[in-house]
Formats: sequence, C-alpha cells, structure tokens
Amino acid sequence: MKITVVGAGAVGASCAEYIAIKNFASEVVVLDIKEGYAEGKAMDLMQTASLNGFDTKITGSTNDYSKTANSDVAVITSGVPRKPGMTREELIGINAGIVKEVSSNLVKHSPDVTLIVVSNPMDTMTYLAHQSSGLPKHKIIGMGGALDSARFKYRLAEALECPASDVDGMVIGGHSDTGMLPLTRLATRNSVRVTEFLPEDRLEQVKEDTKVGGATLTKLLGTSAWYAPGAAVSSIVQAIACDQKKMFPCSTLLDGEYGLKDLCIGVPVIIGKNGIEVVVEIDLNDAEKAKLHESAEGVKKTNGLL
Ligand SMILES: NC(=O)C1=CN([C@@H]2O[C@H](COP(=O)(O)OP(=O)(O)OC[C@H]3O[C@@H](n4cnc5c(N)ncnc54)[C@H](O)[C@@H]3O)[C@@H](O)[C@H]2O)C=CC1
Ligand SMILES: O=C([O-])CC(=O)C(=O)O
Repeated sequence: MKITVVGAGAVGASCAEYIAIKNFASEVVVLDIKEGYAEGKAMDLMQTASLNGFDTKITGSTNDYSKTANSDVAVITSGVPRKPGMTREELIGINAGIVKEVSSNLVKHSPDVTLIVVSNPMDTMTYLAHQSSGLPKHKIIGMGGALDSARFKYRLAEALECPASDVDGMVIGGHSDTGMLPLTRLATRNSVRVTEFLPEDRLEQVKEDTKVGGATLTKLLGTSAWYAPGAAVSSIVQAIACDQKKMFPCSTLLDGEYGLKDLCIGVPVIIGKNGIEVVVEIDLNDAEKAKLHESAEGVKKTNGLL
C-alpha cells in the first residue's frame, strides 16, 4: 500500500508518523511545496524507524508529483491553518486554490487514488476535490468527524470521570465551530446511555466544549492542533489499507441521504478497501434532523464562496 501525504507541516507530519508507527503501509511519500522541507521531515521520521520498530519506507518530495505515482491513498493537508480568533471558513481564500491544484495533480499521477481531504474549511474543500478530481464519490473522504468524535469522547470521559476507552459517541454535521452535532442522546458508557449518568446541563457543556474543540486548541497553541488530527487521519487510512469496514463519521457527497443533496457533510460511513463503501442512515430525532439541516445550510453558504 502506497500512501501520499501532501503538506509536510504539523498535521501532515503527524499523520505520516502515526501511519508509520501503526506499521500497515509499505510506503509513505510526503510532498510539500517548500524546498527540502518534506525530504527533511521524511528523513527525521525514518530515523525513528529502529526506535519505534516500523518497516514503512518514508520519502520526501519537493512538489514532484511523479514520486507520488500509483498511490492507493493520498491525504491532502496542504494549506494554511487558522490563527486564534479566526474561523475555519476564513481560510477558504487561500486553501481553495491549493486544494484544487493538489487534487488534480494527485489524480494525474494516481488515477485510482482514494483522497482524504483534511485542509479547511474541510467540508467545502472535500466538495471542491469532487469538482477538480473527477473521482467517483466513494473515493473522496473528508476527515473531520473522526477527530470531532475523539474530542467528544475525551469530553465525555472528563465529565464521567472515566477512561475514554469506556465511552462511545459520534459527532456528525459540518466540521465547524457551530455546525458540529455531537450526538449526546446516543452516546454510551459500556452500552449504558450517558444520559443515565449525566444531567442535561453537564451534557450541554460537553456538547459545547466538543464543538469548539479546534478553536480551544488554536487559542492555546497559536495555531491549530496536529496530534489528534494526525491520529484520526491515520485511522481512516488504516481502515482502507486493512479493509476494516470500520464506521467513522466522514464528510461525503450526499445524494438524498438524510434529505440532503449536492454537498459534502459529516455522516456515518463504512470505510474499507473501496473507500466509502456505505453511507449509514441512522434514526435521528426531529431536533437532531433540524440541527443537521441547519449545519448543511452553513456548509452550502461556504460552498457558495468557491
Ligand atoms: N479537517 C480537520 O479535522 C483538520 C484540518 N486542519 C487543516 O489542515 C491544514 C494544515 O494544517 P497544519 O498542518 O497545521 O498547517 P502547516 O502550516 O503546519 O502545514 C501546511 C503545509 O502545507 C504546505 N503547502 C502549502 N501549499 C502547498 C501546496 N500547494 N502544495 C504542497 N504543500 C503545500 C506548506 O508548505 C506547509 O508545510 C489547515 O488547513 C488546517 O486548518 C488541521 C487540523 C484538523
Ligand atoms: O481548528 C482548526 O482550525 C483545525 C481543525 O479543523 C481542528 O483541529 O478541528
């Protein structure tokens, strides 16, 4: 399995590192536009191979897409991150041009690639990747919900005073400060609904903390997060590489599912060797449906800026 990661910055490097440490890929090519940067990151990561015990070969490339030829999966992390006080949507002006160029270059050299879009505003960038790559819809995956769900579980575990491995939960909707929809009604601790343990106001707090998870870290770090984003991407890549048929909320092009059409937004999907193999339609209550549709309006508004 050959994987390309475009963007050797914070998220790209973290993603390459987790892919290597999980040791399921034969080759990772990291590509960046900055001269020598991807080569440097690749060499630094390769020097951890004997320490971390992986066999994945990591190489770097300065904007030479021939090195990415015949990739099975390509992750797009190229672009600018937000600074404290900004929204993800404000990045569209710079990132749209980058994602458009990168996705068409990738497909030129790897016509059968599956793309994982990370650059923000992610749902709109995923939609743009559809327009610029010509790939079938199951081969374009937007990563946001896997990360948001991990943050949701972190916040639930904090509220429940238990390990995160005890809790399960999912965030659907747009990957934005206002558009995320943490499904508190369905979240569980070892099969018991968390609503049995936590009062409504505490669950509301969990929901709000989850929605601003990215903004909270951006304020603390001065730029956006990379460890959990890198780990979330690597889990999706692994699900494809190992044909795991694992369910994640991912941004995908909808065609009537959840009553939505012609946009990419986060919903549960099954990921396997063919990319998005199934869009799972779960039973939402009326309030959740209304929130999802409100979130979709926000994503459509941002798509209108393309
Ligand atoms: N979807 C999600 O859940 C998440 C999305 N992000 C987004 O990921 C993106 C990357 O974030 P960071 O890695 O922190 O930024 P960063 O600034 O550390 O790295 C971005 C890299 O992209 C490179 N780049 C820019 N234009 C390029 C081009 N045309 N071709 C190849 N490389 C190019 C830059 O040289 C830089 O090394 C941002 O847009 C950020 O908002 C970040 C975290 C989570
Ligand atoms: O917050 C940001 O801008 C980066 C991102 O999407 C996240 O960490 O969720």
